[in-house]
Amino acid sequence: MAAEGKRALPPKVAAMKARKRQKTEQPSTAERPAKKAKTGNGRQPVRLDKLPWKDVSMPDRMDDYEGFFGLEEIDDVDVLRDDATGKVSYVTRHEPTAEESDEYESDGEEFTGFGDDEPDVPEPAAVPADEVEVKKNGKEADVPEPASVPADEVKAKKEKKSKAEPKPKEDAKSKAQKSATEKAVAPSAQGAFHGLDAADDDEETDISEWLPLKLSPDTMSALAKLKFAKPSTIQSAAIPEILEGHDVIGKASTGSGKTLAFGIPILERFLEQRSVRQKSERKSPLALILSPTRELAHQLSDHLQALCSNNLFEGPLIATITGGLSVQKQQRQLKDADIVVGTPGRLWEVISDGHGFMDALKELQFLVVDEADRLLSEGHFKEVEEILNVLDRQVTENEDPEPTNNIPQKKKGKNAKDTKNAVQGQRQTLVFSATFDRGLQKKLAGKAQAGGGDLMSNRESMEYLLKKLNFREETPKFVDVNPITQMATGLKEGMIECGGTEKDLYLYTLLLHYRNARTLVFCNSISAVKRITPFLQNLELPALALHSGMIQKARLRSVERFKDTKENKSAPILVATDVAARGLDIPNVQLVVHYHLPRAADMYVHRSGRTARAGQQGSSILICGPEEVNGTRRLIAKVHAKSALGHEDDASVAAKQGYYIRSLDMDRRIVSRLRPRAQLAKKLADMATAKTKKSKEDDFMRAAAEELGVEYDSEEFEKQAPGRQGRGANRKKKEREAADMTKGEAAAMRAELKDLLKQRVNVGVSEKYLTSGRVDIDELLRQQELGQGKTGEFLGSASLGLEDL
Ligand SMILES: Nc1ncnc2c1ncn2[C@@H]1O[C@H](COP(=O)(O)OP(=O)(O)OP(=O)(O)O)[C@@H](O)[C@H]1O
Repeated sequence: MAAEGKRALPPKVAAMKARKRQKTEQPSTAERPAKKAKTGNGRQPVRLDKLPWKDVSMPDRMDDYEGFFGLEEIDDVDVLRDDATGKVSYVTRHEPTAEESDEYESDGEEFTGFGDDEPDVPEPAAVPADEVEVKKNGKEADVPEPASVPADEVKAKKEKKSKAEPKPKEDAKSKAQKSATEKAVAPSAQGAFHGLDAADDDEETDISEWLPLKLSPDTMSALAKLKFAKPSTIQSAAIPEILEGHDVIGKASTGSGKTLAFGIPILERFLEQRSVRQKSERKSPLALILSPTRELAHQLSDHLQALCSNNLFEGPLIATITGGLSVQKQQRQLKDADIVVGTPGRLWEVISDGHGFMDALKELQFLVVDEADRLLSEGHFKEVEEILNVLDRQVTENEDPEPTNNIPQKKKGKNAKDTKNAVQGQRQTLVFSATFDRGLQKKLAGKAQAGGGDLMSNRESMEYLLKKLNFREETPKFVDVNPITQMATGLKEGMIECGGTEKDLYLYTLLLHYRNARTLVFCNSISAVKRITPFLQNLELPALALHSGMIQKARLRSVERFKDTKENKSAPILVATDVAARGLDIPNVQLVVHYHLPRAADMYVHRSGRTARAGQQGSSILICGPEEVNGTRRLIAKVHAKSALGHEDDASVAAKQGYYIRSLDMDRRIVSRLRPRAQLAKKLADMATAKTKKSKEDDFMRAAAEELGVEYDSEEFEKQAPGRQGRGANRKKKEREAADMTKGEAAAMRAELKDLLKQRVNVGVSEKYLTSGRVDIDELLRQQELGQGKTGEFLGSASLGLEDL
């Protein structure tokens, strides 16, 4: 049966295919909105914001041009002006698509829902359970059951028909079996639909280890498609609690899969309620996910989209609401969204701007606070608090909503606070992070003792969160799956000591040793990112910048380029501020470099957590000036001690408390031979920065002079300007010299640098070789074949003392 089934096209997929064909051949009036009246020449008006605008590629230099949002172009559109009214309209030279026409509600650009938007298709006939096959270690296994629904929950749902899908348990089960059947035969069906590769892929993934979580067949198919064979520890622990309706505080090390720990239960709820939601005239979001940074918000959306985009079911519409993108567009998206992911600032701006969004949030079923310790910390909390107040305030204007399950609620009363609590009756609060430790967020004062008095235990963390958030349960479930360490298990840590003014040189040397590693370099300021990126680029290293001063499109572009894994491309280097420290999930980052010491211990955890993710290996290396060494040691010891102190009975506690990060030796002969090129690269980078700065200052002064009606002469001004002897005068002088460098001088420097980069760095008598870009292994092998350099040893991690990293 299984073999036959694999060749046959399951009815659901066949129906989807037929619908797709029907849609492309001749859309029915039911599927498409009525068209607008045509213009006199037979063409139809379109909305400009609905057209498929194409990005015009811009030189990289424009990335940092503040206020410049890039260019977009469109073909085949004419602008018509009505002479009588003066009104302007736009017409395409082609038949407008549904998206382009005025009535189509969603422009789909940031929405990440998928599937066809057609009405229900008849369900295929149920196939007996004994014909269903789910792989389990190569043997047949049970049919996956849907998440069990308690009887009284079913009753509550029945009574509350308008809110939840009226689906008795038996129905859900038989439907699950039907879908499981589809899933079992789906691989080849998908193959027929999407190409054979997908079919093979799905067949190969044994997802039986997910069975204990009792997820719906649709979700199981989605996981198979992602090739996620088994749940991570936090997923195994948190998903059942969330499915049971509990509030959950989830703590697990970086890169351990926390996103899907809350994403899967949200998808399950969506699937359970989708038909009701589809029929409902007015949509309200099912889940709101708060993220501290824009990049993380987009990534969360991408992860959820990836989970849902398997083309076997219609997934939720996901709206990503972050700064840097059009508010109007985001407001439109919010109207139809099932899941809203956003940064608090922009979210607050969008929802507080009227349009009934506050009202729509009253039916929210999940509130997720990702990277919670940061979002709820001082300085970040204000906008989160505003949003939470709005969510809680809704209920004071509405009757008590019915709880969606039988979870014991906080007691209700008549005062405002108790009325607030009514909303938690239907909203689950899910809070996740790798660090919940307030102590770790304290600035490194230089006096903190390892394992000092600011440790926050799980109990204290809970008290802290209970104060900040209105959970619906008296005691949310605290799921801590990595009580021993917050650091990923595959992470190696080390420190490089260097002179205070030599950090650039040591960074360059380190990056040459890790030439083929995708690397993230963290700095504490935007200006440092702006300086180091061109410095590395001058040295022919593929460096990209990421900081919050960049326009949003440029930020996303940097992350995309950094992720790009095309073969034959050098592994990129992302130079970033802490905007990239939390949550960013970029596969195969092998090295994290802390060019500047992280300001607080939690940042060390999160920065380092960009590598060694999902069970992989990675290294985290701090570059320290002499005065930073002791503080750094204390910081790292503090991170490790805190991890251990919560568990005094653990054997590793003693070792962890005395954690002493190792110093890595760099071969100083190599460093000194790289110095001339690093100095030239730095001078050229400083020149470019100084010239840009000077030109901005000149523009400003010229505008001011124009307003005053006087002439502006920058040299004259420099001579006359008083007070140039004080603090920073030396830096200013250097900046002026750099800015005044002539084109000829710069060209000569560039030529000299180019020559240096071509030369191999030869340490000792043919002992070690280093070319401009990388260890020249080919050349080394060639020489060895020729009998030269037999005793030679090419520069590798061993010479750095990095052999264990
Ligand atoms: N069950 C799974 N099997 C395999 N890979 C998984 C699984 N769950 C998640 N992943 C992958 O693991 C990576 C890390 O997941 P995620 O970004 O959710 O980590 P995180 O715990 O939120 O990390 P951070 O604390 O840094 O935010 C992602 O690439 C994700 O796709």
